[in-house]
Amino acid sequence: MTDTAVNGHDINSDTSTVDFDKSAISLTKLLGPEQIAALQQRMANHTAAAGHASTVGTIRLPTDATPSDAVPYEYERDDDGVYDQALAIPAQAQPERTPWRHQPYREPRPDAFLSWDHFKAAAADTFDTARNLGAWHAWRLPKYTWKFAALAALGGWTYGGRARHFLQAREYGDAIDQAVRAGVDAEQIAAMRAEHSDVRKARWSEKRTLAGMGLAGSYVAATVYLAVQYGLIAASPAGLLALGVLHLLGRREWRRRNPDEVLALLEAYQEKTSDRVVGAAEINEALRLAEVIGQEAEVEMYGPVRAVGPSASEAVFKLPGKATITTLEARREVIAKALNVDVTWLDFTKAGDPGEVKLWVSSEDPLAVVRESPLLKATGPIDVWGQGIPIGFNRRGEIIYLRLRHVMALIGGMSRTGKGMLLRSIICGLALDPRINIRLVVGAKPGEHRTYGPACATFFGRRPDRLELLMEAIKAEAQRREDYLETVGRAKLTEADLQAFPLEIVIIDEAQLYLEKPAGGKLPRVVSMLEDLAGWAAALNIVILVSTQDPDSDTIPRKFRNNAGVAIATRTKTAAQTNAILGDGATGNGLRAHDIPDGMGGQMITNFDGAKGERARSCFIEDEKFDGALPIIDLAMVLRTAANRAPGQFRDRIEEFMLERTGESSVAGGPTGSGRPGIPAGGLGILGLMLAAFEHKRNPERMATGELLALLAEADEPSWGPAAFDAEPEGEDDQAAAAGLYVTRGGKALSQKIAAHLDGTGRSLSTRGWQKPVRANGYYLADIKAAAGIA
Ligand SMILES: Nc1ncnc2c1ncn2[C@@H]1O[C@H](COP(=O)(O)OP(=O)(O)OP(=O)(O)O)[C@@H](O)[C@H]1O
Repeated sequence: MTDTAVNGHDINSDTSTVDFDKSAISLTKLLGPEQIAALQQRMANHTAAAGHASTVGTIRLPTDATPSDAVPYEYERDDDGVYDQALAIPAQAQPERTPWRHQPYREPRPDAFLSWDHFKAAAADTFDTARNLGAWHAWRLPKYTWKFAALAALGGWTYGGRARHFLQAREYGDAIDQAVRAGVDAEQIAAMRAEHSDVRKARWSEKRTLAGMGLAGSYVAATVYLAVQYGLIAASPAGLLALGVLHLLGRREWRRRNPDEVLALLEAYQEKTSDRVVGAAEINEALRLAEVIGQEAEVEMYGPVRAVGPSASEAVFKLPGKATITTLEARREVIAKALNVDVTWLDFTKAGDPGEVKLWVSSEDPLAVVRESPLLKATGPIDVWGQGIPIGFNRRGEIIYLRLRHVMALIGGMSRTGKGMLLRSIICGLALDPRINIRLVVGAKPGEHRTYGPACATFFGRRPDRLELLMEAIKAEAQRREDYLETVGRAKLTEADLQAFPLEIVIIDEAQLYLEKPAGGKLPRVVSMLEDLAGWAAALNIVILVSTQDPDSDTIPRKFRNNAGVAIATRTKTAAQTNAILGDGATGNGLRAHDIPDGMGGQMITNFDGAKGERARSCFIEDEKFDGALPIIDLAMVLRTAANRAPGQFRDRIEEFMLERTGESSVAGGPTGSGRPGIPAGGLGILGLMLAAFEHKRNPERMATGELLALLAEADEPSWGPAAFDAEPEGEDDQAAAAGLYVTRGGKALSQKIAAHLDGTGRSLSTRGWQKPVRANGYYLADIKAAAGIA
């Protein structure tokens, strides 16, 4: 069976039902029928062309699930016969192998366009939102009605009063009243009254009065007619329209009478908007102050300054004369001062030739906001190779994607500055791409990472020896991959190779505990191994990510640093620490991680090869109130299980390598999932086969080598048969000689296999002889059990 056939299947296929009994962990044993049904439903959604999970909810394994419930890990039979667990595993637990055809990932399209299920789910969500909104406003309806009616009444009263005032020419009436009170003579007053009467008559017969009254009268008459003839409902649109007009008039009057309140509203609005809008005049002024342009000069604006986001604005312009974007960068501080913002709230990018610049400026710290990881909304696999993992957002609010291909990566910063949160996004993202094998090694506190365990091909903590072994295994794997490249005549593994050679990502967290030279001691061996691999493994789809606290040149191997195409610094203590992570000269280039303000967990500076280093903040996945990574890992497990890419489901040469030497497995965090390696259920290699053979014979005390070999051959196909050792009898007479040869050669191969399996464990197993009932040489059951550590 080839790796291709082993490593899962087409993960984009529309697999709506998954047999959870065939997963690495038998979910039917861990979950109740309802949870299984929900998981099946969720699978159906997820494995359709693009998933939609929100309506189904999240599956959580019961906390009392014990590892003993799990189906034993299954290992593939090795071509050169390294070991095989076929005997130790019930036949029905063998996962069905489906060839995994590579499917390039595509940008997700709106779910609802892709399947009827998603359309229904999206429609249900929209309906829920509309219903809730409706209920909220219905509850407030009396208030709205009252406000509407009050303003309509105010409109009617005010404008009705004004019409009356006009038609009655009340200004004349008022003037006459004043004249009477002032004792003006009667003749004059009589003349005023006559004029008042003329004006009043003239106003009543004015065209606009007649038109207005005619219009209003017919409107009212028509409405009343409708109401009388067809009922109130038929007349209500006309009534509402009239009330609406009165309402608008009322609002106008209210604003006129409450100038202070209107002003306050206006001010509040301006406060929200005015800060963010930097006009062309301010930009020119700032550039003059910074002497980027002459005192009389002006930049040529390409369009108006635009507001982008809640507190930022952006302008594109051409600098006059010799000034270029480099001149702007050099005067960044003065420009920031002139615009009254922090230097980090300002950004220049090239918009064409070096004189054409896009200026972005924010009126508040754009990284002060906490943004949740987009991974929390993931409903299907993500494309780590092509698009990368969304790990954070930059000052413009754009998502930063981390692509871990053909690179080594380094993360460093002080304690409690957000390295763990950043790793959270990275590991969750990696878990969601089934083409990746995650190997997580933790220097301290493996418990913190336990959630990720199920998705990790390897996960262990605090074991320097095992890390060395892992490095050796990775090196062996790298050599195997290099041999392949040599055979096919290529220099690099690519995305198309991922099915045969999954992307191996080794993450070493709290690496200082593994890499630091002890006082007066020697540099740990793992340092040189790391440096060696960093030099040549990246092209072989092997990535090593080191995360370290308080980094300096002692904790970060120099050669590793030089090969790290991805470097991310959270807050550091000193410029030296910043340079130790981001590379020499980083500080000089404005990448000042030691200037990141305290108390802003997750703020970081990213320095990726081929991109401008920039300030950003990692995405947030809740870590204190509850474990926000859990649903992501649940989803990842569903995806991986369906693709036969969950840890334990596929042949893993790296874990095999470590198991051979230690007898312990750290697949998915070891048998307990806690990051503590242990003897895996069914992971006893050749000893497991021997025990099964004894079991087959109802556990005799001992068994002669010849008999044992025959049983192994029976159970484990021809690799243990006489033919494998050139010991088949050629004729009747040759029987005894051939049997002797079989025992000698086969016995030797068996003891070599046992030695290889126990190498490094401190345990051993050898044959013993006995005389009765016949002279023979073989193995004692108790010895095998002791060697397997299960005595
Ligand atoms: N991007 C972020 N947004 C909001 N809060 C964050 C962010 N990143 C980290 N934090 C908060 O900052 C605190 C410290 O983060 P974290 O545990 O990741 O730091 P650390 O560098 O891994 O610490 P240590 O080295 O001691 O393990 C946490 O409480 C976390 O909730």
